Amino acid sequence: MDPAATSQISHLALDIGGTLIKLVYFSANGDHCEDSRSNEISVVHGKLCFAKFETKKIDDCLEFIRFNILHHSGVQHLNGMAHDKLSVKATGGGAFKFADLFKEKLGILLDKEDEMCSLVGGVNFLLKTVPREAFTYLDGQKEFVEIDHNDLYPYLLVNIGSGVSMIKVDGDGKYERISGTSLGGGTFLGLGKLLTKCESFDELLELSHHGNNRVIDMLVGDIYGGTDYSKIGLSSTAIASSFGKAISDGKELEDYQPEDVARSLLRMISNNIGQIAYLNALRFGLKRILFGGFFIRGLEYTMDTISVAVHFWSRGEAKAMFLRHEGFLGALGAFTSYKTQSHNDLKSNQHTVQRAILNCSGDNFRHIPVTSNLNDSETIECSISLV
Ligand SMILES: Nc1ncnc2c1ncn2[C@@H]1O[C@H](COP(=O)(O)OP(=O)(O)OP(=O)(O)O)[C@@H](O)[C@H]1O
Ligand SMILES: CC(C)(CO)[C@@H](O)C(=O)NCCC(=O)O
Repeated sequence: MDPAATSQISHLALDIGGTLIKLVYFSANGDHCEDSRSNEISVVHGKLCFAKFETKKIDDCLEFIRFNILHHSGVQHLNGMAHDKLSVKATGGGAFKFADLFKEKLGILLDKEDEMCSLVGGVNFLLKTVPREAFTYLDGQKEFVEIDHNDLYPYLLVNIGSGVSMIKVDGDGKYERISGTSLGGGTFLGLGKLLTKCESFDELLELSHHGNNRVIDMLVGDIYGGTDYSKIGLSSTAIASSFGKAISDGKELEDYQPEDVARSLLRMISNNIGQIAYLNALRFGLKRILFGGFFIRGLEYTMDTISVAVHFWSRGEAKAMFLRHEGFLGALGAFTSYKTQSHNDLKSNQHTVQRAILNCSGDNFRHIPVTSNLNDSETIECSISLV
């Protein structure tokens, strides 16, 4: 990004997770018009931009923010102790853990938003405002789902980050975290690094592309002499025991191809999450399960495995859905929370006009449709209104 263009940037929001830091900010494209219906509101056109960093490399993130002068895109606090400090919306555990670091290094306060609330806010924002955001993926077929705004709830949100949170969503701001599992994206990457010696998530994914899980997983057919166990609905190719062949193969870890190990691992984690998600959907009679979090990364094999698990266990009753901006749900939720502050709490910063209020969705604000840029899943074209 050209730092010279940063005068157009506003509303930085952060989601600082156990593995990744996600950033969302609004970048105005220079068009600025007065709203014909009110001379107090002007509408700024631009796009939402996204960036991510590894949490362990938080210094790179701080440098990115400093270099692009994003930290000046928050809002100024004029109340009491926070006098004259800029604050930026932040969610995730790191909003607590790194608050002092942001204050010390960038001179900004992190205005903390609850992590679950932000995830839900992010999904609702995407579903309500960005066309062709949600899709199903089964048997290699991707199908966009247009969700009727009047028929959005309830749904189960399964956020697969380092760990996994499962949240029943009943409305705007109406939700309950009903379950979770520590076997998530962090488990896949952590075990993957130990078992394959890979250096990164991308490398682990690349390995998994070329692997065959049947080399290590014990299949029903391995136990049943090549036949299905049809009486209980298990085909011979179903996995009876993930990594089960390693028990009796007489092999050491080095004797397995890292590709096959990576594939088994990806399958095991995705299957398990799909199954737990289904069981929780069943508990509450939820038919729609939305999967988010950076673990998914739009990867076909992951989505297919999750979809098959949900389809298999629910006998086709429940549907797994995915989101194009799956990794930025929390950050988007924190971003949209700028709008819920009262006008008086927000003061101008040097880059935007006075008292910015986001106008992407929400009951108290006029709705301006967002047109997503379909050629580039990273940015979302949108408008915000400044009052
Ligand atoms: N470039 C990457 N580097 C590291 N992990 C990645 C990367 N891309 C995808 N992942 C996967 O995404 C997971 C992190 O997802 P996400 O950012 O949604 O969670 P988080 O916010 O860091 O975790 P938590 O919410 O549990 O604190 C990692 O554990 C890993 O499985
Ligand atoms: C602890 C959080 C919420 C942090 O994002 C996440 O990593 C998680 O949901 N872990 C799973 C914890 C559990 O429910 O077992």
